[in-house]
Amino acid sequence: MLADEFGREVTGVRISLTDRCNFDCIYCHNEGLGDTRGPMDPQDDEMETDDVVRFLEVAEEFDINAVKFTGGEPMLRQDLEEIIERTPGSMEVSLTTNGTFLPGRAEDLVEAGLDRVNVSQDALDPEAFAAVTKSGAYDKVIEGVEAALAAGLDPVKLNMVVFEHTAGYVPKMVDHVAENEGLQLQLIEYMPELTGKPEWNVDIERVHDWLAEQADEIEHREMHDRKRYWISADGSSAESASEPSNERRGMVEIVDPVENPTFCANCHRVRVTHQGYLKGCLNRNDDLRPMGEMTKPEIREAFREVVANRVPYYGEYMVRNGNGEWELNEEYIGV
Ligand SMILES: Nc1nc2c(ncn2[C@@H]2O[C@H](COP(=O)(O)OP(=O)(O)OP(=O)(O)O)[C@@H](O)[C@H]2O)c(=O)[nH]1
Ligand SMILES: C[S@@+](CC[C@H](N)C(=O)[O-])C[C@H]1O[C@@H](n2cnc3c(N)ncnc32)[C@H](O)[C@@H]1O
Ligand code: SF4
Ligand code: SF4
Repeated sequence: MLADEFGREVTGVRISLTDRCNFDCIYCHNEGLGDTRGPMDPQDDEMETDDVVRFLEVAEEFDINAVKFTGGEPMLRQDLEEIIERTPGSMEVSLTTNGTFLPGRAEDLVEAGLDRVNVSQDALDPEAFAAVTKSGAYDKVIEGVEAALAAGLDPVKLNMVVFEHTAGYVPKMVDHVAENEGLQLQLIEYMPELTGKPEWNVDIERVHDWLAEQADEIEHREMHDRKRYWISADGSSAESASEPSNERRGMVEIVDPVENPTFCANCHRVRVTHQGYLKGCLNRNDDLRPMGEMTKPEIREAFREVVANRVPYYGEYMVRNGNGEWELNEEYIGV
């Protein structure tokens, strides 16, 4: 297993399969290079099926035990089932999707080897959902979540970005997952630097505080040191829950990477963009290794180099200047 000089072992890979999408979410960063969102038709800059598989076979040699497929909308790739089928069996396979294409395909994905799915669902009513996703199809997403549960995927995590447009819906979403078997909620801190709209920001600490009041148990997940709050469906809080109850409980996890050195210190994944560029950090594009026509030995070498150059983004790569603003730490410029 490879580790960087900060002692962070790399155990997972996160692969963007396309930057195309059928939605147009107002906050979207698209996980690619910049914000160029392509049309729906297949694009020739995307990795071929064989490229993805070749990379995964090399990753397996380095004991990578988990792969996350994302995008853009990864289910626009018609070869997703084949990619999953050809993913080394030692890896946990998960998918992050807007859910619209799960009806009719969820079972095939499970059969191919999909272990887990996260579905983006920012609200519980069609109007609020449309305000965020613009071209989004609310009914299809709800059907998609149901199709995932019916196909045996458990848990199905609902992803909700917490920002001005959605913050008011958090309590309703928390009740929703507490009441419904198989669902979990992932509240994602809004990343304003990716949209240029800092005015939409919501202080994620207030959400932590509110959840801590509701929760009857709080855990820390190893990945990114994320906090997980367990909340009873009956709404009982830590103070009122004097005895363990048999009520259903929902799990709410907070993903709060922004300006969070603890999150980066527990980051164990490298990334691959849809064009097949290997990189060590979501927020850095100065360490890109285009894998394009690389042979396996070349990919091995690129993998080693990217891991060796990994730097926790918040806290090391980015530092506060005298005015309290984040800027590049000169020590790391050019790594
Ligand atoms: N900055 C940063 N953001 C991340 C990282 N990993 C995930 N995120 C963000 O977290 C959000 C949720 O990611 P998902 O793809 O649903 O999955 P995940 O939470 O990473 O993984 P699981 O919980 O294991 O399914 C997305 O908005 C990602 O951009 C990371 O390493 N760094
Ligand atoms: C880019 S999408 C790709 C996968 C798929 N299309 C989906 O929406 O789930 C992955 C995740 O990034 C989140 N995301 C996009 N832009 C964001 C932003 N500005 N701040 C925080 N999270 C964001 C989305 O909500 C989604 O959960
Ligand atoms: S569905 Fe995902 S990729 Fe598409 S616009 Fe929304 S967040 Fe971005
Ligand atoms: S910002 Fe970079 S280093 Fe920090 S958690 Fe995300 S990918 Fe890892």
